[in-house]
Amino acid sequence: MSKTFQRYTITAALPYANGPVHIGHLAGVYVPADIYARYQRLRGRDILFVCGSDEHGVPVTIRAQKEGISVQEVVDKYHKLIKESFEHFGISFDIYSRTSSPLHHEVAANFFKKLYDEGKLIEKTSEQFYDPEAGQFLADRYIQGTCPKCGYANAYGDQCERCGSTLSPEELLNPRSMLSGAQPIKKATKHWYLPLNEYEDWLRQWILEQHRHDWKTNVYGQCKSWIEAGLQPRAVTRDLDWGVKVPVEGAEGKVLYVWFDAPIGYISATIDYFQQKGESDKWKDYWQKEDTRLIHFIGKDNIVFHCIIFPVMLKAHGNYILPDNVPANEFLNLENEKISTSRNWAVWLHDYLKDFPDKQDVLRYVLTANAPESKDNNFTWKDFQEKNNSELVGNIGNLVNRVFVLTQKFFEGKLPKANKPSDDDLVLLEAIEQYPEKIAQAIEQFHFREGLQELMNFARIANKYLTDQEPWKLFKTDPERTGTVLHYCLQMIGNWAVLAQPFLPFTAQKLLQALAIGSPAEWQRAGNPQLLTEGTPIKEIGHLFEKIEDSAIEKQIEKLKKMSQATQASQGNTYKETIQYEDFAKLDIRIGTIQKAEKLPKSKKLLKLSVDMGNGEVRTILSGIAEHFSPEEVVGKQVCVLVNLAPRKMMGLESQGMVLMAEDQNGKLVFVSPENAVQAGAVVS
Ligand SMILES: Nc1ncnc2c1ncn2[C@@H]1O[C@H](COP(=O)(O)OP(=O)(O)OP(=O)(O)O)[C@@H](O)[C@H]1O
Ligand SMILES: [Zn+2]
Repeated sequence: MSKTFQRYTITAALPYANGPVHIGHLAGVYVPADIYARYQRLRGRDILFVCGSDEHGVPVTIRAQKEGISVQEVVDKYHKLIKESFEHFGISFDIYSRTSSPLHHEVAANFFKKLYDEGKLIEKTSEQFYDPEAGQFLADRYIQGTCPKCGYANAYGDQCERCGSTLSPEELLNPRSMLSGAQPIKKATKHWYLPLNEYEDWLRQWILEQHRHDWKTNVYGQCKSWIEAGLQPRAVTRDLDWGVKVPVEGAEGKVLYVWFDAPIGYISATIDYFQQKGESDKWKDYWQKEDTRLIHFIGKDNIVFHCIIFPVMLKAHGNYILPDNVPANEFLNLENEKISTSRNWAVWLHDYLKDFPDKQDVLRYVLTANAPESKDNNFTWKDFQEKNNSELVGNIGNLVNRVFVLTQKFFEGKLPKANKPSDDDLVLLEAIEQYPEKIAQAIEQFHFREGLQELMNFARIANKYLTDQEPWKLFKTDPERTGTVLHYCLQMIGNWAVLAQPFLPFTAQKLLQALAIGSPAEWQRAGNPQLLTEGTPIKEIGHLFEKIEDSAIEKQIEKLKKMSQATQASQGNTYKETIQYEDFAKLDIRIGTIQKAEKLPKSKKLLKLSVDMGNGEVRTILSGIAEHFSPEEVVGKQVCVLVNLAPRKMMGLESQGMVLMAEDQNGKLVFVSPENAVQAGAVVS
């Protein structure tokens, strides 16, 4: 089913204004959305790229309580921080609006009012948790208690942050209100519900049949399981004092559920944009005309809201178009752990921009190369360094540097003349002609990783060509041929820069300016081996990318650990999941005496220990303590050894067990030793 569209409305999930933006948000939503929007703009298509801060909901009110400031102050602070860091990072929104604005309140309230007036909502009274001391109903997040699964004392009414279980407030043991500490009681309250069940047949037809082949399988699969499990009416109002007031008599103290008002934020952002331009009615083209293609960029936890709930709202309202595609991504992890705002396990965008000035494209590159397009993916600082050093510096950076330097050296910095292409040259010229379509296809299908991969393959072909032709040697014997080689390389770099614009906008702009192509350059200009004219002066630009040293990476890893430790310390103890005695009994821990210790020549961290385990047995154990102890210091010590840990090879030696250590408040390791001397081999239980 292909349709011709006249314009595009591209939305990116509204970030919650309860904290700054992190790399997970970027990889999942904002970088892919930006690549797509930039690409469509370069094709000359009529697009509007909208976003804004989601300033309602319980996470912002909880943040205010934590930081001891008003909710308005919280959203003002994070809205500003998020907006500025997006700008600085080159996310090219046409507008970045906010949902606390009077305009949004009006648009969202009117939306609700229309559904209400037309009888599209159900009114229902139910029993909900209430804090009798504070005189307020409590959102699940505002109820704390003991987790029934792991015994953690500070689990929330919706989730236990220690064991990760999803909970409901009824399940908590000893529930208490976070507002007053009082025990919550149940109290009747009236709310309005969107009867999703009435739209089930329509959703089946619209998603399961119509979008069977053009939606991503992860998105389609989630929708299918939601629909097949059977949909229930969903409350769209809440008892809270922060949010869009429910515009109905008798609804005092109630606001729209944040997930009802947030997607309407895309519409109000569009209205905001056109009002600022003095074209008040034009927003309708982007939301109401059938020939507009609406696309939502989101992460996987937002699929149900964008594929089921919001479309049902739009359908019920009746005046709006529906999303044509929702290319949701899976999640990005950080150093193999789930990114978490509350645990402060994240790389924050504003920190990155400070720590790595002018390196926006490096992060854009790494996040796109590792985008969690079909499954969860991982970001590590080591990989970030590796991709920068070997791919950006080593591939495209190296190519540009060699070509620009040689052009300065041999041709006074002007684009030399080319002779008729040889067979070798034809390989490069064909690549110039083929890559625009390859990359365009990938982007159109939301395969941004593949698009970027192709962009780098294009550079690889040119690098190989340059290395084979050896213009640095050739010049002595054949200056004319050298000119031809550099000519084609520069044409290739110009073409590459046009294609790089959606992915690496800062780098592309630098190159386009240096080559006097002008920026932005329409996509259609690529694919042209005569993009540059002979004699064009080529500006010197120095190195496109710089190597990132180990020290910079170590600093980041260190910072990450410190931040999350500080946060954990401030949040009280958190423990691993509860285990049974049988689990513990599997560990065989004994006392051993260190007989000998030596440094390993190739390792900063490891000491090789010979540990007497009694009965004449001496084990070799490699222990990561070399930065904390000299070999002399440890000889003679009695230590706890986990003896039944599977042996492990490190630095060519087998380590036969593990010495138990604790870390003091300064990060120094100390041994866990028996209080009095015992015989080697004594069992610890
Ligand atoms: N680690 C991640 N990987 C990919 N996408 C993510 C990740 N974390 C959040 N997102 C997506 O980013 C968008 C904005 O996130 P939002 O502001 O709602 O924060 P969130 O999901 O509560 O994240 P966090 O709990 O880390 O603050 C959403 O579409 C969400 O799906
Ligand atoms: Zn738990």
